[in-house]
Parts: sequence; C-alpha cells; structure tokens
Amino acid sequence: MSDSPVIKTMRVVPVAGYDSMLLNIGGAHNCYFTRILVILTDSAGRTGVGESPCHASTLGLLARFQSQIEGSELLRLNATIATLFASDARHQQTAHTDDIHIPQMNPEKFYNAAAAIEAALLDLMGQHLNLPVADLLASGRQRDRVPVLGYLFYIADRNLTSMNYQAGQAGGDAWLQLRHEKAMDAQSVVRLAEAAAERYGFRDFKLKGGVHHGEVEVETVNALLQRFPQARVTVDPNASWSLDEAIYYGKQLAGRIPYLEDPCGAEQGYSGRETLAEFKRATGIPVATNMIANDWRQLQHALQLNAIDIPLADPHFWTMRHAHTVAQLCQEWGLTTGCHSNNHFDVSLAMVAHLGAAAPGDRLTAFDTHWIWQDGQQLTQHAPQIRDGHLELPEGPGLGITLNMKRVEAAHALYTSLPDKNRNDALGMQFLIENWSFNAKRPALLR
Ligand SMILES: O=C([O-])[C@@H](O)[C@@H](O)[C@H](O)[C@@H](O)C(=O)[O-]
Ligand SMILES: [Mg+2]
Repeated sequence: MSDSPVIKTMRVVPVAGYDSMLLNIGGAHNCYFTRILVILTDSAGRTGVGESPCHASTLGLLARFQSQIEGSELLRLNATIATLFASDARHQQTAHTDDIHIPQMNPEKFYNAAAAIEAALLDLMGQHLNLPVADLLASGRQRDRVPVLGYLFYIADRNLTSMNYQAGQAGGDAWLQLRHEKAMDAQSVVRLAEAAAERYGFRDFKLKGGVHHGEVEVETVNALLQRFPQARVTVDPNASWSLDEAIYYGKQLAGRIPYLEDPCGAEQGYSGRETLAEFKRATGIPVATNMIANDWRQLQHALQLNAIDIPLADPHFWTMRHAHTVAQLCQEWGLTTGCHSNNHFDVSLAMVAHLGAAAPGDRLTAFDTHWIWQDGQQLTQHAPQIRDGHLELPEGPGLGITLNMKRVEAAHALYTSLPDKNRNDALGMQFLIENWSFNAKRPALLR
C-alpha cells in the first residue's frame, strides 16, 4: 500500500462554546457546552477533522488511540478502525479481571472517540479520492440536502442565575435575539418557532419535553400545530412520562403528530423497550428513540419487541459508518431513518449532512440538530447551511469544510478556562429550584 498517504499527526482539541439556558429532564444547559475536535494531518499535506461530545474519559481514550492512528496508512482506514474496536474488546475482557489498574472502557465514550477519529479519516480519504464523504458511505450520495427539524426548547430566565449566559445580538434577526430570552409557555415557544422558521425555513419541529407537566407540553404542541398546520410537530419528554401518562397524552395527539420520541421508559420492573412496545400497541403512534437502541445489541432487542419505528442513530454514538448501516437496515426492514443530536459545532453539522445525504430510500424523518442554538460560533471557514428546512451538503471533497484555526484556538482557550468541563445540567437548574437533583421519572420543574 505504498501509494497511501500516511497519518502524520493526530491532535485532540477540546473546545467550548456558548449555549442558552435550555431546559430538559437533566436540568438546564450550562452557559457553556464542550466538544472535542480530532484533527489529523497526512503525508500529502492535508488536514481532516472529526467532532465528538466532550468528556474526560473520551479525552483519555483519544490520547490512548493516538499511537494507533499516527503512522497508519490512510487507505487502510478499515483496518485502523478495526484495531480500535479490537482494543475496545480487549479492554472489555480485561475489565472483568480483578485488576483495578485496568480501567473499564465506557462503551458510549469509546464510540464517541472512535466516531471522531473515523470522521477525520473519512474526511482525509474523501480529499485524497476527490469525493465527498457521502460517496464513501456504502449507499453513496442519495441527495444534496437533508431535511432537518427546528429543535425547540423551553428557555429559563438566565437573569435568575449568576452564570455567564449571553444576551441576544443587537441588530440580529428575531431568532438570534429570542434564543437567549425566557420562553416558558406555549405562546413564547410558538414565537421561537416562528423566528426559527423565518430564518431556516423549518417545516418540522421537535419540542424538548420532560420539563413541565405533560399537560403543558401537549398544550405547547397543540399551539405549534395551530400556528403551523402543515408542519410535522413532535415532543420528546426523554422517557419522563409513565406508560399510562404516555398513552393518555399520546391518544390526545394521535393522528396529528408523525411520531413521539421516547414517550416513556423503564418502570416497575419493565424495560424501556417493553414499555415502548406497549405504548405503540395502545396508541398506534410511531416511536422514535435515542434512549433505548443505541448499539447493535439494544437495537436487536428493540426490534424484536417491535418497540420502535425510528432509531435515531447519531453518528457520534455509532460512528458515521455504523449509523449509515443503521440507515440501510431501516431502508431494508421498513423502518424510518432519523438522527439524534446534542449541542455541537459545525464539524458535527457536516458529519450529519453527509450521513443524511447517503441514507438510502425516502423514509427519512427530519434529522435533529441543536446547531441553530450555536449558529454564529462556527469553527470552520464556511459552516454548512440550513435553508428551506434542509441542511445542505457542503461542496468539495471530504467533509467539505475547512477549520478556522483562529476560532478553534479561541474555543480551546475558552475550554481551558472552564472550571466544569463535563456536561452537568443540574448546576443551572439549582438557580431555579434549590438543591434540585435529577430524577429520570419526573419532568425537571416538578419537584
Ligand atoms: O440537549 C438536550 O437537552 C437534549 O435533551 C439532549 O441531551 C438529548 O440527548 C437529545 O436531544 C434527545 O433527543 O433526547
Ligand atoms: Mg430524544
């Protein structure tokens, strides 16, 4: 394989950006969010990049993988990634020994690390072959733009905290202002949706639930549907509703929403896969999930129980290539392809664009992205664009993006300055409710 470029350097750069006080079952988003960039250079002088959620253990894994990546031949990408998976398997085995010096590899963090490396390698491979990454995924490019949804949150009043939440940009459009302001009821969420639709052309919306009592969230969905009668609107309470509540609210929304996301979860000795299967039978409402089918084994159980219709295979949880395999499986087995997200920068946005562009078939539900909350903080020269409710595939080979290193270094400096680097939504929430703590079965404001 002497013609292959060789990976010269792997740099792992944790970065931070700003976020609004968005509410979810875990509490309130911090004023900062953190991510990891993996930046590879090769012997042909090219740079490839990938992004992942940030956690100290993911950083530890990436540091460990560096020696396996540097010196590897780009065209042996499959073998390189297989080596990472093999070292994961070895670790899982050794972690069962009594040797406390061998750290247990957290599977979620392992996938986050592998996903960022794989994306950076695919970026380099695409540049080498002069092809977009979408063409390197097994089905190849199917479309040039991917439907995405307007991800709406209730927003707490940042003025109640001493945290460094940013204010809206003077002179910006309505979205750039409103995304920083309190929005705790149906009317203000509709206003947010109007501003997002004006800027990005959304026709699909998802409300992050698990915040208020379910009645209030159903009322918000109804208000959105009334304002946007042609739109596809859903709510994701992150399994905070009981099965009975989920069926009760589901029946109120049936026929008017395309699907519900994780309406209920594990309870009374039954797994989330079991309760979702019962929910589906009781209501006939399709179910999407990013909570109970996040690896092959979980997905197999979910499908055997007929618990879900839309596995939201996030490329950061699965890697881009595995998420694409899930999309192929959806196409072959009559499921619908979708994608979950967390707060992210524009490198992840490009990863999602290429994944969506390569997803086969037309049973595709609008992909999630939190990016509208971060729009303006891009770390690339030209961020992928969301227009007319669609994320456009960036032009050019690889991921089609070029890092803006000045911004990357500034985002890294911000990360370095933060006292809390891992996500902890309880901190902000405790300004709203004293001593607040997480409860997987209760919406955040019900304490
Ligand atoms: O950003 C949030 O608050 C979401 O709740 C996120 O953490 C979830 O992972 C996600 O967006 C979801 O769909 O469940
Ligand atoms: Mg979800």
